[in-house]
Amino acid sequence: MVSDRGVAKWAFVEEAFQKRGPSNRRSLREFSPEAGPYLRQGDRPLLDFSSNDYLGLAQDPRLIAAATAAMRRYGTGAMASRLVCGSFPLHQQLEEALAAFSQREAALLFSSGYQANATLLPTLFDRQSLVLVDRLAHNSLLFGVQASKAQWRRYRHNDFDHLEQLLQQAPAGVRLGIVSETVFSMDGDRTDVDRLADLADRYGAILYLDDAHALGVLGTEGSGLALRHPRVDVAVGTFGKACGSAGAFVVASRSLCDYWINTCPGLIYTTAIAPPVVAAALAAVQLLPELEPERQHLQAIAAELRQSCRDRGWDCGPSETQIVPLLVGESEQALALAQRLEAAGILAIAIRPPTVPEGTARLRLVLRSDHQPQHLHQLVTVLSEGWV
Ligand SMILES: Cc1ncc(COP(=O)(O)O)c(C=O)c1O
Repeated sequence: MVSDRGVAKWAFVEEAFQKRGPSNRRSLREFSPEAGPYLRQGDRPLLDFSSNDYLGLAQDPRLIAAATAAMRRYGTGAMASRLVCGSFPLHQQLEEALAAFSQREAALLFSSGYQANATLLPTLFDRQSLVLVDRLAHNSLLFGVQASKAQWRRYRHNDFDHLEQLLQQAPAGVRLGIVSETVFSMDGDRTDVDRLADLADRYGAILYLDDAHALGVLGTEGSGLALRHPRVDVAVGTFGKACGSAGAFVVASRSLCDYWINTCPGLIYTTAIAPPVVAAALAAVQLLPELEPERQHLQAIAAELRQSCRDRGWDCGPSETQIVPLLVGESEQALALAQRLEAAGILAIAIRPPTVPEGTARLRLVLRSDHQPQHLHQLVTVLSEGWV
């Protein structure tokens, strides 16, 4: 409907769809978890190569028991912001466990990784800052940097020479930041945290790293690549991936955490995480050190998948972790391949622009510690038949 002012109120919605084109239009589908590495869609079990449940903890009886006990004790909701009356002993206990696990002075919980990045970064940078962000950093990091109103530039992915050039060009007196993921969510490669820390030290930059896809999977006791790194100023972890729960946290100095309790809107103006979710996350963090065999299996099976793909001439990009992209090119091709896999009982979701750069649509194959060689065989066999 067009108003008297000649404005079609909702035209922008249709325009957005048109701009995106049919092959990049998204819709929601429903899945439910099954035993083992399977998800159910309707009445069909699908072999899961798409969730981020790297260690299979989302269905773990120990997490379920912890969540159930917390729900009995504290109820289903935290009822208020942490700063009002929503801070329970359980939240405190998880923060203490996270600080100890990360060998840091302090930790703070957030409702999600997106919320943490989107609201922490604007407390660190302002108009007088210059923030350098890896070209492939997660949308939440970019969102936070943009919300800070800082000047920002993207450095070429993992290109530390380019990053240094940009640091050298920074005007005198600005506050500098370096922002990256440690394991890149869509490519499965890692950054070199030592190199970033060297540059941050040399140029006096704040180093902010998102360890979402490394936590639980890489590093000593599954502590990721940034959380325990003594020269990373601010490290974020999430519970929605290897920790089988939901929510996120930041680790840093005590004084920074105190600063955020007073300044970070994503902590102040939001209801605290629900007790069952906190308890599941706590159980996961307590379990992580003993999951070394699962981590080793995960890396071994990921290496096996990469090898099988590369032997067949398929492009897995720079993957070196449990995330193995299969680069296909155009969205239509990626969708067609995902559909073919699904028809054969395998779930491998196509990831398309704008989530990934144009021309790099892919299947993001995600390994889990309960995948066995026969699952890889099944995947590779169907891919061999379906991909010319
Ligand atoms: C690197 C990275 N950071 C943050 C997030 C967001 O975390 P959450 O799902 O807890 O909002 C994601 C994806 O979910 C991610 O891949």
